[in-house]
Amino acid sequence: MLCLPEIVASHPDESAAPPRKALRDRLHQTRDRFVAASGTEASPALAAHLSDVLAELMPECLGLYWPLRSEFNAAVACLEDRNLDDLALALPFATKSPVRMHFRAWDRHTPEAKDECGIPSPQGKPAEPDVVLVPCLGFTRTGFRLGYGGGYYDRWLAEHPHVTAVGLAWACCEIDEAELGPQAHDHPLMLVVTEQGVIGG
Ligand SMILES: Nc1nc2c(c(=O)[nH]1)N(C=O)[C@@H](CNc1ccc(C(=O)N[C@@H](CCC(=O)O)C(=O)O)cc1)CN2
Ligand SMILES: Nc1ncnc2c1ncn2[C@@H]1O[C@H](COP(=O)(O)OP(=O)(O)OP(=O)(O)O)[C@@H](O)[C@H]1O
Repeated sequence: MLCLPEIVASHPDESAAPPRKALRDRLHQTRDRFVAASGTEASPALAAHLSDVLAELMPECLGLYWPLRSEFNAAVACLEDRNLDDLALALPFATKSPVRMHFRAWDRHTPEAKDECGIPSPQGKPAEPDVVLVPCLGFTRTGFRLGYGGGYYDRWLAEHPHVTAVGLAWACCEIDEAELGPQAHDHPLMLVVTEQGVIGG
């Protein structure tokens, strides 16, 4: 597998950062507005950059996600990428108590079951992806991410340190490190792909 250069991230002082809830609320609004106005043009652009990244990374099993709200639809993008036709795909299954997530093999059909967060998830066997596409509500140029706030991906990535984590986000959701205030548990992404290109690659 060809490795792309990693984003080099450190954990600066987080004490000055504003509460994450306010940041999440703002980013949800930004993301919803962006997708309503520009999603039709931005989606194929992000999908094209993602195809390039995956052609370099050449995963053996790719973990993706079933989209929520105005997240980029990585499932559709991967199904439409003919280079991925023979690639094993997997989707997360999240539990609320305890807060955990694992990946399950995905047969490329719309899952009929849902996980404990209410997100469609397959009933396939547990899978161990070597590359994971991570949905970002917000991201920094240095590879830190803000998600829905459960800490699902941070926990999973902490337990799978050799997995290549590729963030997917709309460019308008970029934030400064000082605004995010990365915390010790925040697991940096190797790359972030947006409709404008690849950050860290
Ligand atoms: N597509 C996707 N799947 C994912 C995540 C994610 O961020 N995006 N997760 C990342 O951790 C995990 C699930 N975490 C979640 C944590 C909270 C909520 C949540 O608060 N849901 C709202 C409605 C969300 C919306 O429609 O915007 C709710 O239940 O009211 C959802 C998922 C695993 N799967
Ligand atoms: N490796 C870990 N072990 C234990 N707790 C963790 C770990 N990673 C994160 N957490 C907990 O999860 C909580 C939420 O983390 P954070 O605000 O970074 O969520 P998030 O990355 O936005 O969520 P998600 O990945 O679910 O989208 C934190 O308060 C933290 O205590």
